[in-house]
Amino acid sequence: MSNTLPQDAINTLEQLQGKFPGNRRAHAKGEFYEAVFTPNGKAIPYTTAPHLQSEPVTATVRFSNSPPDPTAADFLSPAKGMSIHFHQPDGSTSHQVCTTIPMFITKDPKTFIEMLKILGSHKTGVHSIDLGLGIVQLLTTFPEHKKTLLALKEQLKQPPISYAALHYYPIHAFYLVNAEGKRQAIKYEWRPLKEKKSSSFLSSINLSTNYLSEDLEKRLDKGTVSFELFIRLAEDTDATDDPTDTWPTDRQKILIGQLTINKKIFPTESLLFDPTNVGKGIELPDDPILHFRHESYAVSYDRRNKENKKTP
Ligand code: HEM
Repeated sequence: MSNTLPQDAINTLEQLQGKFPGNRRAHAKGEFYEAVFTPNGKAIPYTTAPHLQSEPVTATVRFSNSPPDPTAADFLSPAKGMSIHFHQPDGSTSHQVCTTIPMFITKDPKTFIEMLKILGSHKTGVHSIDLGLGIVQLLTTFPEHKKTLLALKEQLKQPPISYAALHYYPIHAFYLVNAEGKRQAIKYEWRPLKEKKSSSFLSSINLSTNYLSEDLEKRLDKGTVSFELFIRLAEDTDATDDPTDTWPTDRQKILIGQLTINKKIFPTESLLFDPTNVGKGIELPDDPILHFRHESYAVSYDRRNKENKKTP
């Protein structure tokens, strides 16, 4: 029997907030930037991945809002995205697709679709969902996911000050594989280089619809925006197949490089950021959500490319 779950997920996303031809079925609103990733050599004992050695590589970065509506106001969406193509010397790319919430709401694709349907039943208008009420019902239906749902609710409270001030997480575990073939499970974390310890949130009053991209443009007019990349090393007891599990906070953390964003760009071809496209020196865990993302993103990519309006 063929697997229709990815189609089901995309149909549900389309029903949830309307269909926006030519756009991504999630994280539709976003802009692209040219960047350089400079590894510091600290990942070499763990991986042969070319972009994690000691030579800088160029990167294409996309910051995004999570809704499928490409016109949604920046201050309304709960999670922000940062997606990266690392350009390898051989012409291939290694991808990372991150959000600002460190864990996912379920480890099971079917449950994810059920959750989407519950959120969809709390529409307050054609293109607007009452996420607050939706989350209350999710908490009642899936009490085992309380921690993540409360983290999501927390993010809904106040809009962030800037894309440049947020932490980003690819969420899933990955295996780094070194020159001897030894595998080490890790999770990545991105941290803003110049992190302000003071309040990092704003009130939505007086914020423009596109204030996050406008803010980034202003910062890039004056200079660059940088993030540090860390890996956290798993211990034997840490699950590699469960994106709801963030692992204990005392895991060894290593700074492995820095991403510097230089300027906004306008790609002319349609780009796909696929979290399973990791390239040489990195392997995938047996994580059902991660593999389901690969299939679902392909369905979304196919649909948006077949539609009239093409977006990068
Ligand atoms: C069942 C799980 C998930 C489904 C079905 C799903 C679905 C989608 C879809 C359909 C897209 C648009 C793909 C395209 O047309 O290129 C997308 C994009 C995105 N998703 Fe997910 N997603 C899931 C989980 C996650 C998780 C766990 C994260 C957090 C790391 C995440 C972060 C993102 C980001 C950042 C984008 C924007 C990618 C870009 O910049 O092009 N998603 N998602």
